[in-house]
Amino acid sequence: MTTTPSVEVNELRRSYGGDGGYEAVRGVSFEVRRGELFALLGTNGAGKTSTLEVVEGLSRPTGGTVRVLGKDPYADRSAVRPDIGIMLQSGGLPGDLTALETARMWADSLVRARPPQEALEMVGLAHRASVAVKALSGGERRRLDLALSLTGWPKVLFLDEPTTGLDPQSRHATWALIDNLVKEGCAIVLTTHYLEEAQSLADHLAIMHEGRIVAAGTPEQIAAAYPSTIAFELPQGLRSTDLPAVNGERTVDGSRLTLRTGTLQRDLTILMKWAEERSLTLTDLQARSASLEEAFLAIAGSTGPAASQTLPEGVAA
Ligand SMILES: Nc1ncnc2c1ncn2[C@@H]1O[C@H](COP(=O)(O)OP(=O)(O)OP(=O)(O)O)[C@@H](O)[C@H]1O
Repeated sequence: MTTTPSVEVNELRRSYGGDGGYEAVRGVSFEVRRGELFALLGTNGAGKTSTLEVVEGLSRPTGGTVRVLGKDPYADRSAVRPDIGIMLQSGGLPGDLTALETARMWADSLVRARPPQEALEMVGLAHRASVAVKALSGGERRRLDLALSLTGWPKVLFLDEPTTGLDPQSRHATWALIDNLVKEGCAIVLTTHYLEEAQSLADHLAIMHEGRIVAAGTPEQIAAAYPSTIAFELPQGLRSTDLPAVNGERTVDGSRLTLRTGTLQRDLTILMKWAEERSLTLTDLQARSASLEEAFLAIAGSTGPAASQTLPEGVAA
């Protein structure tokens, strides 16, 4: 059974400065369903926050449509607001209240709320409940922002760089919490600069560059659009030109040969057969698909397939 997406964004545009102003979002489309996490990645200034603010209903789009739980989040804000949670990039909370007072004040403003103490426990801040917000560390304040975004039992949660400033242990704990929320059926839109975070949490993701989505799909689909790598030590007395005909582009650094290839299995098989027939040992042999990070770096430099629009089936550009 196909359900209506929790979030539907179609050809979204957003400009700053009115007519003739700067267009920060230039036709962005994506969908997020119940129990799914969608990650929006991109270079600094790519337009992630500008997109998110419109989807959250905080700003009006210049063009295109946005639906959250079937409604326009800007025009129907009062109807949508009780079902969504928002964690902005900077919380701007009053510094003199304690963490618990802040969580209580927030809970009191909601139609239905988790007990404030429980929200603090969920983000590992229960032991800091009586500390003033201004005395919390940057990472602790970030976790308080997250606790507040979870307080209203959101069906849709927007997380703008939720783990920035968190130490590795807190980051992993936050990932586990986010993963649980998704398993419970929450639809989550997350922006991040941590590719590892997107790779581990996202069901699907999009990479934005200069206001547009330039690659979209599962992390594996996006990485698969970029060349795989085969690397090994060249056996003594051999040069790279002695290798059999393989598709990849060859580079040599000292005695280490690296091949970048779009046909990993085929080229690896040819090489293995060639080495076997000559009783050669390919020392330190490594063969691996491209990582999401390599795909991202290629996009950021606009040198990868996203720039030339030659993505394989299943990867939208
Ligand atoms: N209020 C504003 N007025 C004018 N231009 C703005 C405004 N807010 C953002 N911009 C511009 O819009 C573009 C997109 O910014 P946005 O903050 O959406 O990017 P981002 O992908 O979230 O970046 P980052 O990863 O650095 O947070 C940038 O060029 C930015 O300078």
